Amino acid sequence: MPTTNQDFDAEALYRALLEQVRAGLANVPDAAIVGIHSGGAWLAERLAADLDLKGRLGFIDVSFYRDDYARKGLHPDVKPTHIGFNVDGATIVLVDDVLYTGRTTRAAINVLFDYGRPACIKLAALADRGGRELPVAPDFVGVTTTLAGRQSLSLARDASGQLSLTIEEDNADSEQ
Ligand SMILES: O=P(O)(O)OC[C@H]1O[C@H](OP(=O)(O)OP(=O)(O)O)[C@H](O)[C@@H]1O
Ligand SMILES: O=c1cc[nH]c(=O)[nH]1
Repeated sequence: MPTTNQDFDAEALYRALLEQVRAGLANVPDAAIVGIHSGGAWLAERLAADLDLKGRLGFIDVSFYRDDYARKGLHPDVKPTHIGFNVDGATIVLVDDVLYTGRTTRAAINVLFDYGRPACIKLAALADRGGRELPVAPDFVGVTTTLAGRQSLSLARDASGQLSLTIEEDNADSEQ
């Protein structure tokens, strides 16, 4: 799948996101970071390290909570959900790489409420590409952009932990 030359500087977006989250959590008691597998988990790991919240870090796989679960079945690569802190009363920054329809966010919030009653959930996304189908909005965002329906944003992480965010073109309809 080819990428365009309009790709983003994911490391710069991460730094912008980090400073927003840092400011948003200033003087907040019981703060915690939870990432949505896979890209959101990579970002959450880095945020927790940079914000000294490694003991308050969790991960969510939304596979069982997706609204298309019954139709599509289970993704073969289900990862563990792990929330090792007390969710009751916590201010949780929920982290995803790309925000699109908002359906993944909805599913992740459902997961969190299975673990307790947070004081507050805030949403952080590296990229918001618009196209919302649910009333969901980020509190912290690296970049807001508009993509065509045939395009998608893809976050990758190399062996050194370096992030890259690329625009991919779905050429399925033109390849005939
Ligand atoms: O707002 P939404 O429309 O729900 O889209 C956002 C989600 O889509 C991607 O995950 P995807 O389901 O493609 O799985 P992946 O993380 O394995 O790429 C992305 O990582 C977000 O979690
Ligand atoms: O472009 C998109 C849309 C949803 N999820 C992604 O990871 N990329």
